Amino acid sequence: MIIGVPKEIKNNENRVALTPGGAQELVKRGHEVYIQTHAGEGSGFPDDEYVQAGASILPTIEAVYDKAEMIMKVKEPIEPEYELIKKDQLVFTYFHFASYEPLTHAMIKSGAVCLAYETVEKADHSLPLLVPMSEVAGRMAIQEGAKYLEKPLKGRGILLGGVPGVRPAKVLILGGGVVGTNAAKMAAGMGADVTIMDVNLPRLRYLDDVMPANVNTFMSNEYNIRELVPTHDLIVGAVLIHGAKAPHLITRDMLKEMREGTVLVDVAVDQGGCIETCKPTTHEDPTYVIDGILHYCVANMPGAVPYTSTLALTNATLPYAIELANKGWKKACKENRELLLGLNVIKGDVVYEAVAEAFDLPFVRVEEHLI
Ligand SMILES: NC(=O)C1=CN([C@@H]2O[C@H](COP(=O)(O)OP(=O)(O)OC[C@H]3O[C@@H](n4cnc5c(N)ncnc54)[C@H](O)[C@@H]3O)[C@@H](O)[C@H]2O)C=CC1
Ligand SMILES: CC(=O)C(=O)O
Ligand SMILES: [Mg+2]
Repeated sequence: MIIGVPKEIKNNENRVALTPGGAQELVKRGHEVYIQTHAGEGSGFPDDEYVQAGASILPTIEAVYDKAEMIMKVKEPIEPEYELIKKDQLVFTYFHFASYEPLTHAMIKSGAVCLAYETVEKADHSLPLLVPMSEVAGRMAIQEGAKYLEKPLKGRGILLGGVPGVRPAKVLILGGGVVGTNAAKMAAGMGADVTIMDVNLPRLRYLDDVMPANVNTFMSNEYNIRELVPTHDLIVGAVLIHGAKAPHLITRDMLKEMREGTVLVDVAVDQGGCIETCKPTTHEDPTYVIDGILHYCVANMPGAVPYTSTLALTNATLPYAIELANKGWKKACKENRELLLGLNVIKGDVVYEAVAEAFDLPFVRVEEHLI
């Protein structure tokens, strides 16, 4: 198969979808790999390392899209990329369709096959291609949150861990999945007073078992969230309903109950955000203030730490990319249900139910495209 890896063009997105080592694994199996020039530089991989691995370098993004049967990317295509995607081309990347209707319509119009990293799903319901970036974003949520709690950055001016004789900050984490667990570990390690909320009671039991003593768990419902928000300094949004738009757990009116300078980090922004006042921001301009409450809603948090993120992401994606390249998307998806669940849009049809529901679009069963 001919595989193309374009350079990411989203604001401050420094990740790349394939390392030289990954390119070598594909080339070894008889595939052709084309990398856009400088695509890997932000992650520490110059063009010549790809050439040594057996890949070829192309000078422009257009050349990569023109040539490739499978495009491997990191972030969802943004507007200038829509027109580059060809009919029948396989696009393997994050899409987060349910949060952005124009992207959904553009991909329907393209006639491409859109296989979304974030909905590839194992039998135990875990999301193997989201996990590594959720680990990064969960850990970063505390790093960023701690920074924006500083007064010069418009936060409350409270040190996460406190000091002897002064109480630590209080951190509330909505959602105890991968992002939530990683955020809790970091916050707890820094000495904060941490509460994790989730609707999944077995998950809360598990977290209660494995977390240190400065982490407590609490059932997530509107009543309980309202009770906690006025006393917390840093609130992390980390909920997910697979493939769907995130529910609004923090509503606009709750902001008035919070103390000025409270910091909200809505990691779930890529699925629309679980804070009603969340709107996507960039690493260049990551925050805004509403009613005295600081919001941080960067949709590609791991893009800021590409040396870690590119390796973590490609460790997870490569085995699936090899299977897609070896078998073609149809056979690979027929034989591997994890990949099948990644299919969101195929040749003009929405085949992922939560995406169809989000925009009231016709839903077509994926099996109809596998015949
Ligand atoms: N902004 C960014 O750069 C990044 C964003 N993300 C996003 O972070 C979000 C969370 O991802 P993961 O932790 O991997 O998902 P996950 O599936 O591991 O965890 C989500 C948790 O939310 C819980 N949940 C669902 N409804 C809830 C409710 N009403 N109240 C409380 N908890 C609820 C679930 O029970 C589950 O434990 C996703 O939207 C993901 O796409 C992930 C990586 C990077
Ligand atoms: C998952 C995601 O949105 C990211 O890694 O940017
Ligand atoms: Mg994102």
